[in-house]
Amino acid sequence: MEFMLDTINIEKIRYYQSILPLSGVTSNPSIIKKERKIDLFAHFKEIKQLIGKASLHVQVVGETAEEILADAQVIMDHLGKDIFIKVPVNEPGLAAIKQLKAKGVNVTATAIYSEMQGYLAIAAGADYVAPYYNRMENLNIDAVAIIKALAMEIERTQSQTKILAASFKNVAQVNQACRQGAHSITASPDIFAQVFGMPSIHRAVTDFKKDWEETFGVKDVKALEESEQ
Ligand SMILES: O=C(CO)[C@@H](O)[C@H](O)[C@H](O)[C@H](O)COP(=O)(O)O
Repeated sequence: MEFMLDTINIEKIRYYQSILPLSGVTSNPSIIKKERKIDLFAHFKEIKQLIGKASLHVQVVGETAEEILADAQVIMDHLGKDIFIKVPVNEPGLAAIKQLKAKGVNVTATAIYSEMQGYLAIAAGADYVAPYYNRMENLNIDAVAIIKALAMEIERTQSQTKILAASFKNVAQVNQACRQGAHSITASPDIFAQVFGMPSIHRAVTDFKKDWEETFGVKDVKALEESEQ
């Protein structure tokens, strides 16, 4: 399972990079807007440095296939050829994905709300397909069924495409996406905070610590070793 962070906040990335088995960082124009006006390419270069070999996904905004290809070229000129170009799966987007893949560019096909969009992006050779879990649920679209169907299609065609499930508002949605066969998920730092924020986890850790200290009278294993020397 690959875990990615759906943020470009440097502090959050630095923090979670040291904790998570992090496979990548994803972004889109709305995520960029949250950081206010940044020096775009300098900011992404800093993220690249922070995350090392993990992948960085940057979205195009062009509306025609030509504009999308031009956006992709500028992004790669600044950030390198190992970047993943995020392209929404609409008509010009799919046309651009075919051309980008013909040139060997890394592509994340995004804004997927339907099975058919996913099948087309897989057939066009996208490296990742990103179904929008919570947004689908809000539209009464069965996100579970769509992820399952895409996973079956990838298996059936022995495709190299991976499902990068996105748009999560809680941990239960992430769990469902994983169960249905998503290869990767991208989630905001809030979701990872929810995972570790369970009061029961905190309680278990403090109870264990208390019992240890009551048994040995020192704070940890290192202190015990030192006390015995
Ligand atoms: O598509 C990817 C990754 O490929 C994500 O960055 C994706 O754009 C975001 O998860 C969604 O747009 C966020 O959705 P939401 O939180 O606005 O519902």
